[in-house]
Amino acid sequence: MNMENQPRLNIKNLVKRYRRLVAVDDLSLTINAGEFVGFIGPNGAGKSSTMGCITGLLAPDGGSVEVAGLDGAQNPVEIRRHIGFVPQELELYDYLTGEEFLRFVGDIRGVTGAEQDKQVEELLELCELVEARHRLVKEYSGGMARKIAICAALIGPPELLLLDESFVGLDPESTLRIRRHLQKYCDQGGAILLSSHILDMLERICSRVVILVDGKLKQDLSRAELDELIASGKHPDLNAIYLEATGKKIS
Ligand SMILES: Nc1ncnc2c1ncn2[C@@H]1O[C@H](COP(=O)(O)OP(=O)(O)OP(=O)(O)O)[C@@H](O)[C@H]1O
Repeated sequence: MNMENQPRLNIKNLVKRYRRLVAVDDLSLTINAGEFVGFIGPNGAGKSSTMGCITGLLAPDGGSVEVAGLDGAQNPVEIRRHIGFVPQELELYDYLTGEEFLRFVGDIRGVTGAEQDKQVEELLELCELVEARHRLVKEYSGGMARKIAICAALIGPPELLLLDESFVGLDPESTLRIRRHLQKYCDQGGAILLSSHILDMLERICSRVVILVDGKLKQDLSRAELDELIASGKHPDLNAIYLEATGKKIS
């Protein structure tokens, strides 16, 4: 089958355990090109563990992960070239400048020469890091570090973007600019799994919302289903849908 027709992400019956704790419990999820999926759930629901298993940074205890048709167990190194990942806890190359870091990731993804120059320029502008390009990443503020990590994830661009709480600490203007860029990336055939607790933002930007509770898929709502639920008046917004799905209450 042509790789273009493959789902960007295909997880089947994924299980991740930490000793006796089951963090991801028989999770199956498919994401196709063009989808911008909000991944929500309470603290400890298993979102980061799922992303860790997709990237291969964590070893699954069961099930399978495919990215753009590549099986994670059979292609543990190759699969990472197809994923842009911004983890919750950033791990950057502190001894590189912002620009060197982007070029390093470009080289790994096979984006070289004039194309690399063009992408690096565009991404530095997107994140307003042009002036800081020659500063060491370790000297960046928290928000700047997150923005350079987002730039690095976008180089290629890869077939799948995994963003784990990637808007935390970003100023409102950067948030808006990066949001628009991500929507364009999806419109042009990219696919995103974005974990976030900023539900009003997800309600606005996502084409689908997946709710995870105790490692299990609790709800999987398309944009149309989400709009219909909200329009019905039973649930005023995604917050209300989330509270019902997770059984949480705000007194
Ligand atoms: N390295 C680890 N060792 C032991 N338990 C872990 C480890 N990492 C995560 N866990 C546990 O696995 C469960 C899922 O954690 P995970 O970080 O995947 O949740 P999350 O949905 O990303 O949470 P949050 O919204 O707080 O980021 C939690 O109970 C957590 O304590």
